[in-house]
Amino acid sequence: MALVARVRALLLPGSRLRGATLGRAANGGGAGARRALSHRVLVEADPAAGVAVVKFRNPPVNSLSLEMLTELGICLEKLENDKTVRGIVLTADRPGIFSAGLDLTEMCGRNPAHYAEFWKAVQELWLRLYQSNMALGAAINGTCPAGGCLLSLTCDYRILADNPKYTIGLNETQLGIFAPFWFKDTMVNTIGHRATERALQLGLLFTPAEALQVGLVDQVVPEDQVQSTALSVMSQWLAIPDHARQLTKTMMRKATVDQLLKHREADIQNFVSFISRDSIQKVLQVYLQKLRKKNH
Ligand SMILES: CCCCCCCCCCCCC/C=C/C(=O)SCCNC(=O)CCNC(=O)[C@H](O)C(C)(C)COP(=O)(O)OP(=O)(O)OC[C@H]1O[C@@H](n2cnc3c(N)ncnc32)[C@H](O)[C@@H]1OP(=O)(O)O
Repeated sequence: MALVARVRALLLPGSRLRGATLGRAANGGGAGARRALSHRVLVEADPAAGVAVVKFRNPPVNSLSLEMLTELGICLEKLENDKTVRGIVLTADRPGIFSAGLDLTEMCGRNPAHYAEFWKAVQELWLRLYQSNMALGAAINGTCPAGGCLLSLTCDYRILADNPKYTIGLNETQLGIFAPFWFKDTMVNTIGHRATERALQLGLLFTPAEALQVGLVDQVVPEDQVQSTALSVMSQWLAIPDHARQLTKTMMRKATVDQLLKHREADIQNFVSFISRDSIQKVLQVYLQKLRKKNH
């Protein structure tokens, strides 16, 4: 059975995320707040506010493995079908690392079928987030490179913790790979063409002050206020009638989404042939070894 189907089977039948009913929160949250978790994602929903906070908990670095992409996608699908939820805030369960981006071990030493399955899952999560009818906010409480940055860029707004260690950006070129066109388009839609060209060619990771200046994030706040600020900004987005906000969002994002929908299969094939090259496998392995060496 393909991994997506396996995780689905695991999560759906007896899952605590089943249906629209999430468990009542043991603590925290407003009256009636509900809490549910899958292995790698914790959901805290506050039906009174119409908001769910989705927390990544995929240690050690919240990397976007195939399992993580799949579980996150299923959680989002459930929340989208829950009529009490109108907005979602994405954040890390533990501060320090929002997400280390795509899981490099999924792109190293595997076979073409695996690369294709993985890339399809990356596309699917992006499509789900970028086209979401929900208002989406990112409470970025940790470092946020590459795929982590992409996740936050799919949101309607971004709040970043004021910690110089928490850098954010699409740093792919520093690894010897590059951001595909729809990563690039997502960034262009946020900070414009010239700033994106510079950021992507140099693989820039911006400090909070730089990210604010270039418009990559909307607000930089003290670390302990990231989630509360994201929730308070969410109430502004939810003050707008849903249909008007959603139609506007669709209008703004449709051309970008259509580009990927139109070239989806070719994009998978391009990824597989690029990532399978010996030279690319070598640079990824060297990068991973460098990361691992730090700890051994
Ligand atoms: C003509 C051709 C057309 C082709 C068209 C298509 C082209 C497509 C090209 C390919 C596109 C790919 C897009 C890629 C997107 C990505 O997201 S790549 C990932 C980028 N991420 C990073 O660069 C971050 C790497 N990690 C770090 O910098 C640090 O780990 C950290 C996040 C700053 C945290 O630091 P620290 O707390 O010190 O933890 P570490 O000790 O470094 O890490 C702990 C363990 O976790 C492992 N790890 C870290 N990051 C990853 C990761 N992304 N994936 C997998 N594993 C990771 C790390 O190795 C440590 O492991 P152990 O030592 O074994 O514990």
